[in-house]
This record gives sequence, structure tokens and C-alpha cells, in this order.
Amino acid sequence: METYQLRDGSVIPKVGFGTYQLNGALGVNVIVAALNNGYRLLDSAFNYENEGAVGEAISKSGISRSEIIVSSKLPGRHHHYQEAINTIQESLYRAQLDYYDLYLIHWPNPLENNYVEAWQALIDAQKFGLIRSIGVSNFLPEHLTRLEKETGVLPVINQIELHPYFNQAKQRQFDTEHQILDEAWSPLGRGNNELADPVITKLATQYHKNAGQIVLRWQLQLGVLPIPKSSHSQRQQENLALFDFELSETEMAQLNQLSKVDGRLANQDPATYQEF
Ligand SMILES: NC(=O)C1=CN([C@@H]2O[C@H](COP(=O)(O)OP(=O)(O)OC[C@H]3O[C@@H](n4cnc5c(N)ncnc54)[C@H](OP(=O)(O)O)[C@@H]3O)[C@@H](O)[C@H]2O)C=CC1
Ligand SMILES: O=C(O)C(=O)[C@@H](O)[C@H](O)C(=O)CO
Repeated sequence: METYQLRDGSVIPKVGFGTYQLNGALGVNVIVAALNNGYRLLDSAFNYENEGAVGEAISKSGISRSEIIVSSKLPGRHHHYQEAINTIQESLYRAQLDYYDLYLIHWPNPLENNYVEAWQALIDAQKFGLIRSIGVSNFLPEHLTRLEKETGVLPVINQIELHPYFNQAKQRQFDTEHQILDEAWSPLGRGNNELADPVITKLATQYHKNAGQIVLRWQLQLGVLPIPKSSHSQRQQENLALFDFELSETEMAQLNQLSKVDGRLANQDPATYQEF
């Protein structure tokens, strides 16, 4: 698996595994399969209520803990400093881990306006050794600018909604300028109609790949880290088989042109959307 290097020096796989809605024993089996299929980055969240399943899958897989990048997220209801520290510790207890490789603030919740306090807790949790790398999710330039101004520390990752119909060109430019790596959530548009777009299916036929592989390859060539989720072993493998072909500049431009102003999947604009 090829890797990215984060601004803090950590090394992270170019493709990760999304675990939203993978819960309980069924979820454990799916995540063990993903690890056996080669995934070494697992994306979870306190709010997914599956950090325990993730920890159990790591233990069952027999793969060394040190080979796996484990990532989770702080929910909006625990942005106050001490609650954030307690929640990070609870995330660790749930997963039966000593540390997370990566921990993100899940949503900025700007109307509540406590995300700077939450960020200070992540900075300190990193110093305490609970977290190796600290990042955010769904942060707009205005939120990132405030973090830098008030704490002097910028995240190394911003996990954002990113798929062909919503390619986040401006946000990506801002993040790149600040050496923040973008992770793409719902990189396949949740498997919706985007994958049937004629531009994508034509390229799939041309390269003898499926539509999902074209989309994920496009994201890699944008310099983004996608975290596709699949419950099916064969799809898990296909979503990693992205390193034996390359899209041309013209094809990249065609894919870039698919983006729409209102292309978000569920109207979750971080400027106003609040998730607790
Ligand atoms: N930070 C945030 O706010 C958010 C983070 N996330 C994270 O991002 C991860 C990925 O996003 P998610 O919303 O799950 O959506 P994805 O874009 O990863 O799509 C997953 C869906 O697509 C299907 N699928 C998987 N592979 C293929 C393929 N090659 N061709 C066609 N269909 C496919 C899956 O079905 P099947 O399982 O049956 O294969 C599933 O229904 C989440 O699991 C979560 O970890 C997600 C949303 C918000
Ligand atoms: O899945 C996540 O990480 C989320 O933040 C959720 O908002 C998810 O996008 C969702 O669809 C909740 O209804």
C-alpha cells in the first residue's frame, strides 16, 4: 500500500476503510475481512458506537496493533475541555487500546462555538500520549483559521465530504496550502447514482475497472485519502486495487467537471449543520 506523510511526520496509507454502520458481531466480521484484505487504516467515531467492534476486529485479526492506523472522532456534545478529554479516554476504553493513531473533531458545530476548546483538548491529549496525530473533520477555512490564531496549532488532516458531484476544489486548495491532508468521506457518494454517471462508466469500460475504482483513483490523483466502506469482501478488495492504472490529465478534468454547487449528499453544510 502506498502512503502519505503527514505534516507531523506520521505515515498513513493512501486508502482507508470506513466503518459507519458496521456494528456488533457482524461489524467485527466485516472489519476483520477488511484487515485481511489489506486495509491498514480504520476510520471510526465515538458516535458510530463501534469503537469496541473496531478494537475487537483488530484483536481478532492477529495483525500487529503497530501496523494499523486507528482513527476516531470526538462528538459535538463533548466539546468542552474536560468532557473532550474524558471522551477520548472513553474512546480508548471502548476499543481496548492504549492510543489512537489519529483523532478528529467530528464537526465544528459553529453555532455552539466550542470547537477551539475541543481542539485544545486534542492538543493536550496528544501531549499526554493518548493520540499520535490530531485532526478535524468538516472544518471550513474560517474554522481552521481560528484554530491557528487561537492555539497556534493546525490539524494534520481534515476529513471532508468529497465525491464526484461535490469535489471541494476550494476547500482542498486551502487545506493543501496549509499542509493539511484531506480525507474523503462518502468517497463513493454512498454508492448512489453518481457511480452511474456516463463520464465515470465510460472510463470504467476503457480501463477495465468498475465505477468505484475510477472514482477512488481520481481522488488519489487529487492527492486525497478516500475511506470507502463496504460490507462485501470482493468490493473491499476492488476498492484497494487502484495502483495499476493512471487517469490522464484530460480524464481528470472531465471528472472534475462533474461537481455541482448543490452536490452535497444530505445538505450537511458545516457552516450551519450541527451534529451532537
Ligand atoms: N466525518 C464525517 O462526517 C463522515 C465520515 N464518514 C466516514 O466515511 C466512510 C465512507 O463513507 P460512507 O458514507 O460509508 O459511504 P461510501 O461512499 O464509502 O459508500 C458506501 C456504500 O457504497 C457501497 N459500495 C462500496 N463499494 C462500492 C463499489 N465499489 N461500487 C458500488 N458500491 C459500493 C457500499 O455497499 P456495501 O457495503 O453493500 O458494499 C455502501 O452502501 C464512512 O464509513 C465513515 O467512516 C461518512 C460520513 C460522514
Ligand atoms: O457518518 C458520519 O460520520 C456523520 O457525521 C453523519 O452525519 C452521517 O453523515 C449521517 O448521515 C448522519 O445522518
